[in-house]
Amino acid sequence: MPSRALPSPSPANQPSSTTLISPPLTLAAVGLSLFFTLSLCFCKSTRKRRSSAAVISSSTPPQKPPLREFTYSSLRSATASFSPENKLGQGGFGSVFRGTLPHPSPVVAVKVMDSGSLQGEREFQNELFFAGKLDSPRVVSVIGFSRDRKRRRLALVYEMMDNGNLQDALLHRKAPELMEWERRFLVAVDIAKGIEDLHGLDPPVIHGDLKPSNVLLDRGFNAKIADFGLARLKSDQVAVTVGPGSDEVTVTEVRLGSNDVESVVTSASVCDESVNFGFTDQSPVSVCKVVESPETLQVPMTSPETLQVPVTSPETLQVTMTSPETLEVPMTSPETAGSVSVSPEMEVKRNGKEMEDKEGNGGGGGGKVKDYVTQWIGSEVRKESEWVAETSGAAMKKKSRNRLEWWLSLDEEDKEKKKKKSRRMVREWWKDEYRKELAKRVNKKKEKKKKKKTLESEFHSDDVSSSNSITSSSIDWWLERLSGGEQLRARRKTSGDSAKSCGGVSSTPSMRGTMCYVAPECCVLVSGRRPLDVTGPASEIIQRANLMSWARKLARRGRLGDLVDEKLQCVDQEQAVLCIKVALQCLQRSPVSRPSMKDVLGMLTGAMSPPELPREFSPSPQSQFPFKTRRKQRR
Ligand SMILES: Nc1ncnc2c1ncn2[C@@H]1O[C@H](COP(=O)(O)OP(=O)(O)OP(=O)(O)O)[C@@H](O)[C@H]1O
Repeated sequence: MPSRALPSPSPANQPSSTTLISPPLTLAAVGLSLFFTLSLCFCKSTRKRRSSAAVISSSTPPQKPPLREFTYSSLRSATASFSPENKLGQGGFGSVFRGTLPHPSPVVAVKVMDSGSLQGEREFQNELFFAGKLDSPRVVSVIGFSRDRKRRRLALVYEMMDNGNLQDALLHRKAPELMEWERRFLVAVDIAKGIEDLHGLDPPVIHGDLKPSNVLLDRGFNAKIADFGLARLKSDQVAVTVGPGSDEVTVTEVRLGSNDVESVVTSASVCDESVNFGFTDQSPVSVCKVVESPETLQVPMTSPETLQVPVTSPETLQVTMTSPETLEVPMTSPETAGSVSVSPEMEVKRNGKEMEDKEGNGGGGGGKVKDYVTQWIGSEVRKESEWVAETSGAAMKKKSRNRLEWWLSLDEEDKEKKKKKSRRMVREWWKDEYRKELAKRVNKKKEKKKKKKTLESEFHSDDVSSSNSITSSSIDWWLERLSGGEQLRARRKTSGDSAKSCGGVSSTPSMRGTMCYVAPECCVLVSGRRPLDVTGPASEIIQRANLMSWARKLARRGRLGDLVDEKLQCVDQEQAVLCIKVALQCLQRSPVSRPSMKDVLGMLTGAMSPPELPREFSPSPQSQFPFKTRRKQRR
């Protein structure tokens, strides 16, 4: 009798074993396995979906809460009618007040732009533009804005930074919290991170006005970068257009050497024509970025003696000035001409800031130049369209007919008198303008020379003898520049402004573009001194007045540690010297030798090896004389 085969553990025997399992069990097993396979597939697919969603969400920028528009009266009541007790500070183009709003952001800082200031308006638009672009924890965020067309008032609402600006905290208030080295070092790192964030954007954002008073400290003394009124997008050639009449801000980037024109629409959907206060149909931002250099705006001015103006009668005198772009500024009489900002060239030159803006952005269409000039001349002059309408066809004919009739109605004596009077007036007016222009040019030249001399002697002076040559007048000049004295005086004259809080006066217009403006922040932080400081014993003033010169001298003597603020507690000498070295790296004369912000951050945080002292600051700089090299070679 054949014995019953035992089920073997080997897989080969499994088929025989399955034959022993009943059909319902088989069905259940198949169902179970199917269920597992399906659920496995489902899990995999959802995981895939989730990861792709993560990729998408990481590639799309995080959504910023939209900017809020406040009514001017709500801001007025939030700041107790902009009361002086609520004043936090005074900037170049407006005052900043503490405000209390209803939920969700109860305490805010409200910056009210000076009314009627074109530059203030431009900064307002720039701030709004960048507010839509920037979303960094190291940038002071803009909560909203207000624009009151009737009162010509613009205001920006920022998050409140309880500990004010770094300059006040370091130099005036001497915040005890910043007397600890660790906190001060963290401020330096915060600033570097903030700038790195800006430079890391695409296209990179250039702040253009970085200084201790534009670094604000929150309740926990975390530093954030503020004031983007002068900020720019970096690219080969950029035109930023805040479209009037549209609610979008368009950035048109034109890459040099290619025909590509990229248009990016940002999320700052806040600007419309009402922001422009009826200056022109071009926003100041767009205009300043695309017009040609001021040199191309030169209006040919002939001397008054040789000036030929066709005169019919003083009432109907028309002076037509022709710029290379055929700019035409209509004037009805010499009296009006006197009151109008006549020559676009003069008006452009009046404000160095505008010139700088334009210089930085060459190229552009000729048509825009006309807009730019019209904008500058502003509401004083009728719009081009009106002018065209008035001067066209029937209107012109009617005008000249009236004029002719009036002229014919005069008797000969009257005619002669009127002619003489008008000639005299025109001649005088032109003489006056000519003299003014000449004087302006001479003054400008003088100032340029003086500035160059002072900069050379003070900034490049490395040995004691040359530093002794810092005269009191040059120090005065520096102080004047640093404190923005000229601007302040001018502002006081016009608006009767009070001085800025804690003695800090906006230094932007005077400091921008000067050598000292490169990157003294790190040295200011470590030393607790202003870039130019004439306090302390007289013997030290000459040595230490110019922080950068002093740092340079100390570096050459190998005594950088002397620069560290004596009042600082628990100083990590190594870290302090590292900060100074990084600052000196940033202050090298050649821009290409200066490190990128990424490198600066790397050096400060230890992610990169610490920097060497730049050659120009080394204790024994190599001689530049060829004969010495030859002598060395012979030896
Ligand atoms: N969000 C804020 N929180 C607290 N204080 C602020 C805030 N914004 C500005 N301030 C204070 O108001 C002052 C003036 O600021 P503002 O940005 O108008 O001028 P500035 O940067 O000093 O000068 P400029 O306009 O010439 O750059 C600042 O120095 C700061 O003390």
